[in-house]
Amino acid sequence: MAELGPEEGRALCEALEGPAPTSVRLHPQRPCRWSGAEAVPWSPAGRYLTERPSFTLDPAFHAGAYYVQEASSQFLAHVLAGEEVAGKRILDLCAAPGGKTTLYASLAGSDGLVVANEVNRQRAAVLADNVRKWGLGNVAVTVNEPAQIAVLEGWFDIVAVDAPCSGEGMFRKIPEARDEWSENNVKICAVRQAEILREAWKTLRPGGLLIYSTCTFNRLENEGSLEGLLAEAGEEIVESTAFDCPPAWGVVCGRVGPFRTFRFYPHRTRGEGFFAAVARKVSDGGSRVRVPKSRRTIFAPAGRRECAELSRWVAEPERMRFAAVADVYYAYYESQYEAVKMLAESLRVIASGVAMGQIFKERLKPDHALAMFCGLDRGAVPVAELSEEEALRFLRKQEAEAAAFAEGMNLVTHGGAALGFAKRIQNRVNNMYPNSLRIFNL
Ligand SMILES: C[S@@+](CC[C@H](N)C(=O)[O-])C[C@H]1O[C@@H](n2cnc3c(N)ncnc32)[C@H](O)[C@@H]1O
Repeated sequence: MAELGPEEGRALCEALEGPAPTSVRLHPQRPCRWSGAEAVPWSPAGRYLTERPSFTLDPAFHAGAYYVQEASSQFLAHVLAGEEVAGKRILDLCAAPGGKTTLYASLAGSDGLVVANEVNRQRAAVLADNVRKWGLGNVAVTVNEPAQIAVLEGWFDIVAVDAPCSGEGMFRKIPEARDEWSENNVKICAVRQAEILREAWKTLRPGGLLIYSTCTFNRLENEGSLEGLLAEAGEEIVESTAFDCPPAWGVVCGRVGPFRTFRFYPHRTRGEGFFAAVARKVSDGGSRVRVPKSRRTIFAPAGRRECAELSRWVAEPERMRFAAVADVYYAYYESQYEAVKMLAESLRVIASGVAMGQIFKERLKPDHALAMFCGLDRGAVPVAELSEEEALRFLRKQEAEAAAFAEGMNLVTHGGAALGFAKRIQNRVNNMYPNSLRIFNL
């Protein structure tokens, strides 16, 4: 706070006592009723909402039409605006619950690959749910320590470290963050950040981009962590391509050696506290690409008959490769198939590509992920379009009127947006929405 001076320090404290703005980031391929809402200036898909609705009771939320994401952290969309991101390999090293992962997946496109890593298993499961809902099929979710990921030496074009931090920037949105704050915790976080950054740096290819971010204000965890990396790898770190940051946005721009830094204070910008820094790995020299030798084979290529059945369900089968892992079939975009196979053989991958489902008697029993996949062929099964009330009953896994469904498998939609699958057998409807996602008591 000392850097701000007494007057601005007071303004910051006042802002932290006020209401937090509500914002979302729209899905790149799905319609959303908020597309006309006020834009977040630094995020093309970002929108401010005038009030905070009950997202749980909004079928569009469950259909992945948008991601509820705090506005300042959407600034990474601006950091990447001048960068070639489509088709690139991106590491999101501290990824759960997936706010930034879903942004990177939107930018990487179907020829790109996002490796979304999270050390905490429970948080990784939530990350995998959010990735599945986003439905782009270009993300692999791993549960590894940063040092284990660092075996992928020089493999990524972009490496993002959204580091665990003391959370000072979240004091308004998450009041409990105030109770957890202590000077000692700041120091612990700084040590951890230095370790994570050191491992992250190894995975970046020469010429690749490093993005470091936190949701805290203090120097030690921000500039301090960058200085730590500079002390170890300074000669390999150079400035990234310049981009504008208009003064009207209220972002405090700075530098730490070759790093450009950006600080968001809630009294200056419309969002929570946030810090981001960006720099590049020098393109001549640095690390070479080295990946581990495969220890075991997990992927079994799908047979001809299985491929024929699986192809029926996707809009662009010619761009996809199908493989079985145990008894579940998966679809991958061709361009990243070998990369994901290598990851699955070297790291702890809990989700990747599109889980298609199991095949019984040459018929696919579709997985929920296929309903959420943007590349689903909508002609594969009949569509049961439900009213809002029926859609909420479906999401709660309450009984449904059979008349709304065709006999056999149905894709369940509301307003054209897919929510899941349901199978009608005469007068009975088998709701295939995952139990773990079911909404309760509202
Ligand atoms: C700020 S959060 C990430 C938020 C996420 N990037 C998003 O935008 O939704 C930091 C994450 O780092 C994880 N983490 C904690 N300790 C870690 C460590 N030692 N190495 C890597 N990640 C760690 C936490 O579990 C947490 O999920």
